[in-house]
Amino acid sequence: MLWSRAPGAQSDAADGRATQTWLAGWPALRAASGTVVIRGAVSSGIRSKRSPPSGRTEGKGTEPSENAPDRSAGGPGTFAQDSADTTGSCARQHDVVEPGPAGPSAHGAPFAGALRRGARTCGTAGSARCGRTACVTCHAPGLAPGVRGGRFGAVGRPPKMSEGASRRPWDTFWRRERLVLVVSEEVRQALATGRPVVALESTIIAHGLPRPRNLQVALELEEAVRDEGAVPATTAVLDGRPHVGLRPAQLERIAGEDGIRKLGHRDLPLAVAAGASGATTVSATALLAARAGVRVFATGGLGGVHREWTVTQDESADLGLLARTRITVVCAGVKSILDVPATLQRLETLGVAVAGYGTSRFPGFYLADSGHPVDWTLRTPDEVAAVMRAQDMLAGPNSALIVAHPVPESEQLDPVLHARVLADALRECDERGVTGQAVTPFLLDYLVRHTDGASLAANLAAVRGNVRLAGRIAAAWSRM
Ligand SMILES: O=c1[nH]cc([C@@H]2O[C@H](COP(=O)(O)O)[C@@H](O)[C@H]2O)c(=O)[nH]1
Ligand SMILES: [Mn+2]
Repeated sequence: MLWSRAPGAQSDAADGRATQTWLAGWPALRAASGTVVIRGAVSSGIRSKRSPPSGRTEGKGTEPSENAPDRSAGGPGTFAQDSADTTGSCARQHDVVEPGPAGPSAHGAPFAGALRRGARTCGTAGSARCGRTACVTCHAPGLAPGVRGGRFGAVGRPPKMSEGASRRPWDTFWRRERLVLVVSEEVRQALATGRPVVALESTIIAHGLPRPRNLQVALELEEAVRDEGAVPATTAVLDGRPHVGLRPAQLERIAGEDGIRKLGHRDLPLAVAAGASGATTVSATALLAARAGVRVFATGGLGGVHREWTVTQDESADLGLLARTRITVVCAGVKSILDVPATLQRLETLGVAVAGYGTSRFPGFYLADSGHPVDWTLRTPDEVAAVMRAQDMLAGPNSALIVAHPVPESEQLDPVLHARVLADALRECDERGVTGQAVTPFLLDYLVRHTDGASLAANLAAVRGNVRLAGRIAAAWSRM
């Protein structure tokens, strides 16, 4: 069984170095046909349970620019080597990998190059005030500035895989540099020029809203971000390739295709290796967005601690990921189907900053007020941006900032109806034995069906408001 990766291979053929952008750090071969064959993963038989057979050639031949490394912007997977004007720009010194001859090198490596340490000034525009820039080369989460490249221990060809311990430096090199992320042209341009970008998740589209309304909503949310002068970056995995920024046809796939999985961050490597397609939850979106250099993210309601946690231990992976990802999430609190006070407690334990936006009450997703207070209130996008800057300046753990933005009271779900239908939904969920990833979509769907769509209206009102606010926060951040 071979897995073909035709879209990537197309651009690989056009530019030997383009392969760097998204081939993961595993042994890869490029067949003469231009098809990328993944070894190792193939023999291990990783397959997606629900996704259609891989090899689908979505956007075939139309994406070379998305796959090509952005050498001018310090984009993902870049070995940026242009001599950018560094005035008012990031002055960090990067290692440079000089590309070898185009085409695959020995040992299946798609590229052989030589490392020159500190040979290039970053030069990303607007990055002079480091710590709040879109420069992923300098500021990829999890990488201390300047660390990039510091672990390289070898120059020259990658050693043979059989060379055991001596291959480690190149191993590290591969893992670090072969990012699998596909950042859309529009998003990359925006990041490179310091324009505001808002990440949007796709689980709400694929699994949180009924069809065909979901596609309409996906497009509408992107439009709302644009109305605020920001660029939307909807995130999803298509045929094993994580995307930050989707074209309309790709959004359509997420909204309408059968077999689109729900991917938390732990599922990403599995989906990538299996060539699967899936919608990203808050945790997976936050991870990918941050990797791409996107700092602001909007969703409906976060996942959290489920009721009956003592029995099921069901706590969304959103919380743990937000504890170690530097991103600002605008949300209407956590979904009210959850144990809200337990979730707030968990966020405190994990050290995730939470602030109400224009309110001292923690919002309740469908409801403007969950019945629980928040310790901090922010009132303007500039105030939010100031907190983001303070986070960076303090240089504590790479945790998120949750901006809890309530649905307007006039658009919330009737609290009495909410309480009644939610109780029924939880009972039904229990009786049917729904567990794991299926719980949240089940409950959301139950509420839509048993409130005559009123929960959907409240959900949409909340998401819309969040997306708009996120656009304004991203704009304030880009002015910082
Ligand atoms: O308005 C919504 N917000 C958020 C979600 C999704 O629900 C996920 C949580 O799922 P779980 O509880 O299985 O972690 C969130 O990460 C998010 O993707 C949704 O469907 N609808
Ligand atoms: Mn769960």
